[in-house]
Amino acid sequence: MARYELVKRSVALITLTNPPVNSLSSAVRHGIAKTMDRALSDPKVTAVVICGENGRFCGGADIREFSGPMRGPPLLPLLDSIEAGEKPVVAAIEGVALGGGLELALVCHYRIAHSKARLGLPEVTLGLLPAAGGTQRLPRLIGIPAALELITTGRHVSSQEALKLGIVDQVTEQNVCEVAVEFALRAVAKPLSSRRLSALTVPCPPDLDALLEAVTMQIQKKARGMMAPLACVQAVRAAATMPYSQGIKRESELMATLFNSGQARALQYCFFAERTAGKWTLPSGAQWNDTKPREIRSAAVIGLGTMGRGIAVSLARVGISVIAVESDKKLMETGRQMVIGMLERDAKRRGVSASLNLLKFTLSLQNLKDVDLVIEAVFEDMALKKRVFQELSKVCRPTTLLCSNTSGLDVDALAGVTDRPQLVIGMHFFSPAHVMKLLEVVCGPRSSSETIATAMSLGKRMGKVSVAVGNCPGFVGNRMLKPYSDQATFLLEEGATPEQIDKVLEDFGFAMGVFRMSDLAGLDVGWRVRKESGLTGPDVDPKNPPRRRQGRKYCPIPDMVCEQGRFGQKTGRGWYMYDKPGGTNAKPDPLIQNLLETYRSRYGIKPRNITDQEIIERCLFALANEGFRILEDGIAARPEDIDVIYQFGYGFPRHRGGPMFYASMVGLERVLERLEHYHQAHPDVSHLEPSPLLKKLVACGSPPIQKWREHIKTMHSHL
Ligand SMILES: CCCCCCCCCCCCC[C@H](O)CC(=O)SCCNC(=O)CCNC(=O)[C@H](O)C(C)(C)COP(=O)(O)OP(=O)(O)OC[C@H]1O[C@@H](n2cnc3c(N)ncnc32)[C@H](O)[C@@H]1OP(=O)(O)O
Repeated sequence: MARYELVKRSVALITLTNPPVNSLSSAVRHGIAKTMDRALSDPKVTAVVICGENGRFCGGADIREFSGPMRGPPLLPLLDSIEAGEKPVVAAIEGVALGGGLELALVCHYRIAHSKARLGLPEVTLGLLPAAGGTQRLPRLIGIPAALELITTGRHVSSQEALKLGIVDQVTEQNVCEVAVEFALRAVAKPLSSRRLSALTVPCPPDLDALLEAVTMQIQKKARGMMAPLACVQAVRAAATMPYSQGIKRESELMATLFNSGQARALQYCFFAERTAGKWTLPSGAQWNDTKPREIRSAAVIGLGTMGRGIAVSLARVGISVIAVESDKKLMETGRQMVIGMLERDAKRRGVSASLNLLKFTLSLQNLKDVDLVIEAVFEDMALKKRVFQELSKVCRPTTLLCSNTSGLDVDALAGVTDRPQLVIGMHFFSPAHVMKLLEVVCGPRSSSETIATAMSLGKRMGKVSVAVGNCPGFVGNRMLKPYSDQATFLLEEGATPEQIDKVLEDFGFAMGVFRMSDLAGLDVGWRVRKESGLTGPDVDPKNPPRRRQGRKYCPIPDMVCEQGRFGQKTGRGWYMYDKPGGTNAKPDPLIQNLLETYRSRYGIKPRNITDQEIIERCLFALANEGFRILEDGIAARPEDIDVIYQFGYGFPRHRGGPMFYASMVGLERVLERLEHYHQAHPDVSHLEPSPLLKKLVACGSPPIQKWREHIKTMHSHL
């Protein structure tokens, strides 16, 4: 796991060999210990260069090892011994030096980086801190403020920025190992004491307390409820105020607290879940790694509303030429201005030039004859979408892929009106589409594996986290949203307020509670869907709306709010009140309080005190319960897919892992017991009835989440 060569007769070249990222597994640590001993004890060797195989220095500790017993040589003393050695050691950094990889580079006496390399201490994103001396050495090298920023955010820096900060000694465009070997030969006669970072004193800013306080406040605002960033601050404080020997002890203590925390487990689960999500498989056996995606050079976007504009920007900025279609001239001109403005701002932020030459705007579908792929983003209306797909089917060449940005309509029904159902697929973007990272790729029963592979690969190219899901109303994300928001509105009937429910969900870690989120999205959207599905409409008595519809319990409060013209932020009123239409500062509204009180008294509901625990359990267990049904129905292939969708599309706190991981952490038995309890109290709410899969998993002894798949019947798979 570490190869040893003698080069230029006196330089030991140690190559880490653990592809794909040369992580510091126990075998690699063993290899480093052995090869370093050999280099230090061989009198022919005057200097050492450490590099990584396959163009990657090192991606850090092997995260998979964190879930088992620690074996092999511990990293910290191994790294200390490299720094203490009497021969100069040079790190030749290519690709990445991340986490333990950068910590390894920091104990080398010199660091040479390739111009395309990236460096960083991303442990905080895994719920940890850099515990192989990183929190103590980096501040000694680049000062407290810069180190604090890098360690608490986990941000990667380019080699150019690393050079400016003083993390590396040289950046090269040439073969980094060869440059490092020459560098090492020149370093042989030079003293090493000033190159041992642990021996340096930290350049401590005079306003240390104020700086740490400011960073702590920032963290509490941005990373609410997260332990690791705060522990990072404490570790850096130790670097500033203690000698290395004590600082390193503090670093280990803080790491020990984080290491076994639920947050670290959740964040590490998220790391792998995100990577698992791209690995789709179909019942036919076709899968992500044996189906070649088509190359997409040109695309069309139909409809330049909020979604269409964001999609056009996402395509153009990765070099795909885009023809954007609108139905009338005025809308097209507005869309053109908006898209150009968005692309220009995006390019400015990224320091590149805007690819405006890739954009064309038209009023006619006839101009789409030659595009490789079309993304339809018209109004969420099945009849309209069908008309568009029929037209596309006539106009586009027979090989063009036809995609719909529907948020929940039947993709197979759209496929059915075309001449190429195998080339039809859903691409459900989230608003704003050029910002949000999630893409649900909705596979219809007739979507071909090549079509799925192409949509998934296009998503990746646009920088999205793409998850393949099956075709059912609402797909995964929006289907699960219903039981979650239904519970929130039932809780309003029973005595809660929007602000109480939102506070509990936000304290749990959600970016926004369910009511603030609905105000942002627009309450009229759901209202329209409810009207279209016949749940509400002119036949309903507005004074005395029934609380059962279509055979189920129904809460008419959201409709009553909409009937007052309160559509959320855009109208300045919704579940909350805002300073003005479009305002974002939500304040509790006495009129909503009044509406709730009147409603309760009209139906003889005696409001009761609702605890935070009940809010969490009713909303989140109902959410996870629908997730179990989705797994059972084969709409999502794995719990990881659901969790990735909820983190990236619905603001579920990453340090809780996602609804399915959260359920596994609470304990499936407990989730089942609480759902049974709530279902008994509300027998007319089917979403609270525990799903058969949940019951089955509990009956099987609640296996770990990675094993759930073995218990899911695959015969229902829609993927
Ligand atoms: C009482 C108890 C006390 C206990 C105390 C315990 C103390 C333990 C001592 C620890 C010492 C601390 C050491 C250190 O500070 C900790 C760390 O280093 S944590 C790791 C930090 N590193 C990272 O976070 C980097 C993670 N990786 C990436 O960001 C990316 O993978 C990449 C390197 C930028 C490459 O990106 P891509 O090219 O896109 O490739 P992929 O992301 O798809 O990855 C490919 C493949 O590799 C797997 N992988 C990547 N990194 C790691 C890793 N560090 N460990 C294991 N596996 C890794 C990844 O999962 C992919 O595989 P796949 O999932 O597809 O099978």
